[in-house]
Amino acid sequence: MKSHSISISIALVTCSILLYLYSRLFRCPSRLRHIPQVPLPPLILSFLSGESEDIRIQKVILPFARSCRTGIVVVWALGSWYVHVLDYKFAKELMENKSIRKEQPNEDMLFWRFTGRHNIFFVEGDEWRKHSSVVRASLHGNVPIDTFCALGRTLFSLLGQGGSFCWSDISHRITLDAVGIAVMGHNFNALEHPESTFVQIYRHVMQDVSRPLYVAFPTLEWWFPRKDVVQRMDNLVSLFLEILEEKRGRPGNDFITYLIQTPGMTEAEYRDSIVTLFMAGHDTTAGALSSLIFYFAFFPTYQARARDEVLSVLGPDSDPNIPDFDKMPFLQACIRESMRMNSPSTVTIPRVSSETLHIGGYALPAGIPIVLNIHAVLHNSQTWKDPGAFNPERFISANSTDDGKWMPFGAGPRQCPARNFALYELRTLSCMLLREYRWNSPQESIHSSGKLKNRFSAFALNLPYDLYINFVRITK
Ligand code: HEM
Repeated sequence: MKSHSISISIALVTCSILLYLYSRLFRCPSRLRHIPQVPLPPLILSFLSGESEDIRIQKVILPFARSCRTGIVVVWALGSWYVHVLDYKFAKELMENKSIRKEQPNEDMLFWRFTGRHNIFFVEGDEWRKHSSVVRASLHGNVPIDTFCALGRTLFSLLGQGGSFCWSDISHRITLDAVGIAVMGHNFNALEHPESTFVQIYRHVMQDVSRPLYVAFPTLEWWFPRKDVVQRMDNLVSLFLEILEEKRGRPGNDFITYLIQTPGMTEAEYRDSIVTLFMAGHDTTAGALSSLIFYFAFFPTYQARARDEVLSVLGPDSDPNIPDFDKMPFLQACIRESMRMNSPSTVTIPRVSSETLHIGGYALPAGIPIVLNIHAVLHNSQTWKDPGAFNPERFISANSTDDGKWMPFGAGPRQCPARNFALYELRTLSCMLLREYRWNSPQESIHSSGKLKNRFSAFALNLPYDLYINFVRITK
């Protein structure tokens, strides 16, 4: 009898603990229950199986939103509930609203501890203006086409007469060198030296901070701390700080020098700003460059048409220049379409509002994290005809890009300040490649279905992985 009542007590305590954990981890806050909630089981299953954000959006979030005919949903992620905006008109309303602020990152999470919060991404008001002027000054207004062309030529010497190359890896290295040389004032030399310590440690750290289980359940960092990962992150940060020291002794015309010369900047701001610009400046563009070259490989007729256009404007030898790109509308359309299909950023950093917002027919309470779901906006069938099909033609007609539906760089005053830099980098490298090489995707490629596979990313980026491409040099 006694053992029976002990068993009942244990069962009751276990149920209470489970209920407590359930309500702490998974229960949607009552003030959000009037907004359609994306069902939990498929979301959790998707996180646990390591699916990337784009798959979760296309498989779970968008079909649910379609079934409820809504452009705003509530989504569980990282142990919390977020409002997701999936429609471009609501997205613009949100991002232009003056009462919103970036939600401060939870530094218990390893990946936010890596970036820190003393940087342009997280600061507001006068602090933001200070950081923003440093970023804008280092982007120089002028697009560094010469740097992009020089990198294009280094790329040719790497690809030689052609062969099979891991393009996703090359994309990261070339975009790292572009932002290193043109913005940060430091040549990482990643294209020519893939084995460099910088490239290796960074790759390792990114994989560490993106372990799906730790991203889905950040409290695991408390229960099972990963000291080796923290150590690697610290090593990487000390490499950044070495560059900072170098710049103190030898100032240049670049981001790090401008940071040092800005009055009132703290050591924490130097550290966090260098880490974030390093990441923001190359990972996103690498994802975009990988996707673009893949779609050209998968659609040879589009590749041939873009090549004809490039040759008709540039001829066989001359380097591209800014005015040339206005005469390449098809190449431009292909870039836009590839960034729509596999948007480099899937969601923005969450915003919180100081007052209740009324968007899309819902009251969004103050203090609740809200994200612009960029990938969903770019795949919303209310906006795009046949959103799953790669069709650059949709961007050829005159007004198709100016109505604000295409927002891979975000929206409102905090959208990407380096849009031009990134787009000209993509245009320059792709037009140089088109003139020099033909390429295709190997039959055994993991991407051979035509749907790009992206690595799971803690920063919600679409980063194609193991993307091999066969290049063949064009004989002239
Ligand atoms: C294809 C390439 C790129 C894409 C798709 C992209 C996308 C974005 C997006 C969506 C945001 C807004 C984030 C938010 O609202 O939460 C953003 C912000 C930002 N991006 Fe980019 N980006 C790209 C390239 C770059 C490059 C090359 C740099 C630097 C050289 C850069 C620096 C920044 C900075 C500093 C911000 C923060 C702006 C602020 O908060 O005021 N990005 N980017």
